[in-house]
Amino acid sequence: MATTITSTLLRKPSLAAVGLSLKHLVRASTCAVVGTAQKGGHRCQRQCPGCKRHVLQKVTLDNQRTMSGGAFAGIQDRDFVFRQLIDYKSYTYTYLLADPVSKEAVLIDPVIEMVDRDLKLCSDLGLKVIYCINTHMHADHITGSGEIKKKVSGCKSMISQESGAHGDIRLKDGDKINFGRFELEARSTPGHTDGCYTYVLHDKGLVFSGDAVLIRGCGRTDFQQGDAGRLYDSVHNKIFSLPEEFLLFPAHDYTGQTVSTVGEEKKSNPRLKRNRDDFIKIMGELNLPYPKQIDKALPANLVCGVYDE
Ligand SMILES: N[C@@H](CCC(=O)N[C@@H](CSS)C(=O)NCC(=O)O)C(=O)O
Repeated sequence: MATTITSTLLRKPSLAAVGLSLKHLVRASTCAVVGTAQKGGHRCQRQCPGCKRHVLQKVTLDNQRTMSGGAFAGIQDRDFVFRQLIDYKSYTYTYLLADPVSKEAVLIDPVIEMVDRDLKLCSDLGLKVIYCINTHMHADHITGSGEIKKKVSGCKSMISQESGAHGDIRLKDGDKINFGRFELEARSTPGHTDGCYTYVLHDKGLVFSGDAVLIRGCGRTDFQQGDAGRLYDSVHNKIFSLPEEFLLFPAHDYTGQTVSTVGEEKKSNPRLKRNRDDFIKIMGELNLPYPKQIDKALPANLVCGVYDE
């Protein structure tokens, strides 16, 4: 049975404590992300339910490049804190999500070499990391979860039970992870590995897809119990079934992109928009080299990144 995981620090402040709504900002930026580029710009097709202003706003091609081509960094207001952080060695994205009222924060997919950067940012923002949440047992870098646990008292690591890896909390499909006033839903999305999970912040329309869906790509399926048919089913049943305007944040990008949407990937992902048989064929012909750090990453990530060689 799915459980709801709540920190002992959790407080439930009044909803009146919110300032500028993130929904408003997300929908406004989604408009620019998914709008159809036309020479000289175009008029937005989407309407922000909060302000309605951007309906008639002209989005230039340059603006659009900025929105979809690498400019996403985060959102920070009185309601919600969100940062996208990158590790340039493995091109891994780490996500910081926090409730600025309760100060509770979570890090999704921290990288061991970047732990000091991540914790300094949390300290600067007055946030306390209560959970390090892994989308799966990564093969290309060592998780920062173990190091963060050593440095932040009370912080717990999370990974799916299907991953077979150690974690203070081993998640099951449908589990809910609470931080402050927010809740992430854990969705099992196997295929790249058995234990891959996608996390959904329904309230804000944010999807953290790990390696299941990458921007215009997807996780490889040639090792770690990879199974292309299973990945196709996971993505179509558990991610592409989400609202099309939900922003999609992957665990990696190798092309300089930072964010997509569910609708954009359904329409334009060159692998996943195909039928299941074509997808399996494409995945069988990728012939990618093995990740450079795989031999040290896998044994370390089995034990939360605190492996003594
Ligand atoms: N060159 C990188 C590894 C690149 C790679 O294989 N990425 C994985 C996700 S990390 S296991 C993947 O699934 N890629 C899919 C693709 O289409 O690129 C390194 O040496 O670390």
